[in-house]
Amino acid sequence: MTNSFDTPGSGSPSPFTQVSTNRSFGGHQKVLRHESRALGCSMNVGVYLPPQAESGRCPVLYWLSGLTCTEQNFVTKAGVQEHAARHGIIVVAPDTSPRGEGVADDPAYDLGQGAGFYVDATEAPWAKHYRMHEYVAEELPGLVEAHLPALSDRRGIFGHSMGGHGALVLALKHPGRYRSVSAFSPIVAPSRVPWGEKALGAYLGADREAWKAWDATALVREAKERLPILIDQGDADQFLTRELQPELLRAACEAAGHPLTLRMQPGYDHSYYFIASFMRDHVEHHAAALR
Ligand SMILES: N[C@@H](CCC(=O)N[C@@H](CS)C(=O)NCC(=O)O)C(=O)O
Repeated sequence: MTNSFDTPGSGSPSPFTQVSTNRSFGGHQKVLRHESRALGCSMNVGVYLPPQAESGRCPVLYWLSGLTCTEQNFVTKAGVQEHAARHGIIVVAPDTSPRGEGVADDPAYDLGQGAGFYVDATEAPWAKHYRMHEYVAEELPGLVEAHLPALSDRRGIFGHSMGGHGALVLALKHPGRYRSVSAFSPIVAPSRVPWGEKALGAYLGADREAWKAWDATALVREAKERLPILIDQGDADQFLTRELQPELLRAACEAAGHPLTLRMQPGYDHSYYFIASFMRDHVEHHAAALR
């Protein structure tokens, strides 16, 4: 059973219905659902409202998850709520792709539903629904800022793996839109690793030139804004050498003079156990820029 969800005082009818709400660290962890114009389907979004949101508007930190995830992985396993409550930050964590019976899919875990890669697809059959870049960069913030107790000039973005790629690319593509960016085990060079070559080839077509607009190691070269990047990467991550290769971003940032803090964390793997272990540091990194 769902109920409509809105902040009192917002002008137009709420697009959100409430799927669930749980009290957490003095605030509320919610899952909201809405019809997305960009994606042409219903979307679930995890929204943590800190206690401070009951009496005023708060900054918003967007989280982008990795392959196979829904909004649930982050909401239930990352441990963000305690830190977001301490700093008075709203955390918005959407599902990772369009979903539904009418939405193109692929049997593999790394393409189609659960693997939107935060791009705007140009190729059939994907182009109809796979517009996760437009959704995360434009539509979702518009709805959040109109209908939740959110400040409209204080956004941060972070994510994991495919979502770490998404966070880096969105921050680099949209100077001025985010005040802070960070990532856990990001795919830093999707145009040069198997996960990315497969997804970008499907969603954008065979022309590798077009892929560069979605590759952090290419975008950082001509970035208009030098927003400092924080990255944590486990050195026991099973995807490190094949898919992630953070040294490619280190080299690109050094060449461009872009500020990067890349922390290799000994013994940590690719999982949410790793993410939860360093969540405090990432929220503090964002809070310092968002307050
Ligand atoms: N082959 C793996 C790859 C998927 C994977 O490791 N996904 C990461 C992001 S790239 C994840 O967050 N999985 C969900 C979780 O750990 O809760 C699988 O199918 O589980």
